Amino acid sequence: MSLPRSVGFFANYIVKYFSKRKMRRKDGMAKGKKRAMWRKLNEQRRNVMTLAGYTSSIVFPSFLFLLLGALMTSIVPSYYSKCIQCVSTLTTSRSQLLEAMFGLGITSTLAALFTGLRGSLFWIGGSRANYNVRVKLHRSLLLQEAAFFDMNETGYLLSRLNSDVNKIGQVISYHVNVVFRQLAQFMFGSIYLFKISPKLSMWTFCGISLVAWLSAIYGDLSRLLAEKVQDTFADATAVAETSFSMSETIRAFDGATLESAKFEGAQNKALQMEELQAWAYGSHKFLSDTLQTILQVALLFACWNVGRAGGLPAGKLTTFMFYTNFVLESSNEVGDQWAKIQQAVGASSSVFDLIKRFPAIRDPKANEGDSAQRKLGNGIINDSPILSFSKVRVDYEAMERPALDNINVDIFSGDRVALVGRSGSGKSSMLRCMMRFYDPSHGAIKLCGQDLRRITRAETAKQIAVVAQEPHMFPTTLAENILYGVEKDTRNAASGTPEYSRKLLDAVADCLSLSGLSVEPGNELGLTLETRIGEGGRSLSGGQCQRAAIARALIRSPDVLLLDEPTAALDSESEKLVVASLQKAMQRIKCMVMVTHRLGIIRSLDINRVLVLDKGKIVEDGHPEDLLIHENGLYAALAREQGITSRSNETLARL
Ligand SMILES: Nc1ncnc2c1ncn2[C@@H]1O[C@H](COP(=O)(O)OP(=O)(O)OP(=O)(O)O)[C@@H](O)[C@H]1O
Repeated sequence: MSLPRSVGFFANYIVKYFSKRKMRRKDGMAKGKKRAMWRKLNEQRRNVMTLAGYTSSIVFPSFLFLLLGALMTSIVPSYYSKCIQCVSTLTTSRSQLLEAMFGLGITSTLAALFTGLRGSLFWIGGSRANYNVRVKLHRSLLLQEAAFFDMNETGYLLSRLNSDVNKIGQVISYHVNVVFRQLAQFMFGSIYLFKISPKLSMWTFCGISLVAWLSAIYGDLSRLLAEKVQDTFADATAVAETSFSMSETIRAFDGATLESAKFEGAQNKALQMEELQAWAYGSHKFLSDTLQTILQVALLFACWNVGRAGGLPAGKLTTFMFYTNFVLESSNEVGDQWAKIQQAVGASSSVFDLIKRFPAIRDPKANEGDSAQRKLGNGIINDSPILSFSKVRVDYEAMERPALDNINVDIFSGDRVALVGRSGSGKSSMLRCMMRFYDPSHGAIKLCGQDLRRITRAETAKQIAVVAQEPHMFPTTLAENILYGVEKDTRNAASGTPEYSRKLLDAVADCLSLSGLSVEPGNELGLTLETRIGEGGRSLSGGQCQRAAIARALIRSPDVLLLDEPTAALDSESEKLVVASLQKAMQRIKCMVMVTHRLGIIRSLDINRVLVLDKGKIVEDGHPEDLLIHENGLYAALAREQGITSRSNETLARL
């Protein structure tokens, strides 16, 4: 955008801002809004104290040195003017001059000492607040339910975690520090002014209120603009994050130009808002500086008048002018920093909201959880189901019809279940509900007789393990990946890396060998437990990654193994290897539930039960060979589409 257009855009924005402000006043909303603003500020103060851990141990010394520093700084001009008077009037004695210079030296040195201490303490306070807020926000985000991540893009959340949190620390270490310092200086300076001449001081404060009014308007405008800037930045970061995470697809479809244009569009919105901020700052600076100059000139004139009338001696008038400048500078700085605090309030409110957000899916309260765990720990009674769905209905916010509707099913020890159905029938939703990524809107899902909502996430993760279609691996060693979430033996204090016992490492090697990934010396792939498998497990092939994921599931000795299309992304050779490792794995677990489109795997894995889903309902439930006989059934139809027929038909065909 050219500069004249940028100015035009700003002028247009200002006209709109003032007309909205006028309307708000007419509607009598301004007062309510102001009250709301103070409430918000107060709430932010509480948030900073509690969530950012800005505690009295750091607040008290910071403000003590701030007050002492401001007091000393406000005494300096009186000694300074005394020195000037001594130097300019030749009648003063040497001792009077030395006394004034000594006073100036002492107050200036103390002011510098307290200012330094204040600066360091506010800086430390700001850094600690950043640290606390960032850690709490990260933890709170990780605890949110799956649906939260459906609605909030990763880039948006990263922007909150980085740039918004930075603003909070900056406010404490700099803006709050400056505002309070200047306020204190303003108060001490005002006392001096009133002491010298109450009448002239009244005139001075009339002028200052005008400057303060201007600053208040600028503060309000800044806050509105800052909220918009933060939102536009969060959107731009979300676009960038998506473009990085989809980089391969973008390259494959030659979408770099398109993605770059999207990012530029999002950045452009942010830039427009920033330019508005810049023009608003410039206009405010011009108006308030001009007003101050007019005020100073008017005061000089008033002082001249008072002096001519013999009201005040020349020395006092000089000191009065020094303090007028001092007070004016402080009030100006308060206005500037107040606007910045308002900006930060806008930016930080969403951060605190996110920290305080209660996840819709969370662990039960301690007493409920305990009882659930006790019962789970008792083990499974033979004829009771391990997993049971009763009248389960699942609704997604973005969907009009339920994804799962009135699901009633019990899964027992020894069951090897395949969930099949056409695309969108609800198979993955059933699996996700078993892991409690989503809660049913009606009905209940029980694990060993306990409602999943009454079992902690830690307990569920011990009982249920999952192997995803494309398992994600962390950029760490193979052993760390397999033992992820399993209790670590110790952590090396210096490097922070986990140190495992021989027993645990042997168990890992055993699970890996069972899943067909040997780490024995001289193995074909040259794998060891210490091999770093790179970001997303990139140094392993799809099949090897899948086998590592099976080992990761097995190390927990779960009761239930959930598989989400475990061979969908594999070639036939890798599929055979994964099927072989799953066969072995299933000997170690009580029951297995697998989502699959490929019906061939049902025979290779000796699946003994198939649940067929259609539009969120279970329409068939039985042994796969029995279902194949019902030629009009959905399962038989799906099997026919894949060239699979019932065993009896195959025998007949051979005869
Ligand atoms: N997070 C979500 N938000 C909104 N709707 C969703 C979400 N996940 C799934 N759905 C919708 O719920 C329905 C069931 O989806 P689900 O993924 O469970 O089906 P599926 O049988 O596993 O499909 P596929 O075989 O294609 O993976 C679909 O209509 C889908 O669009």
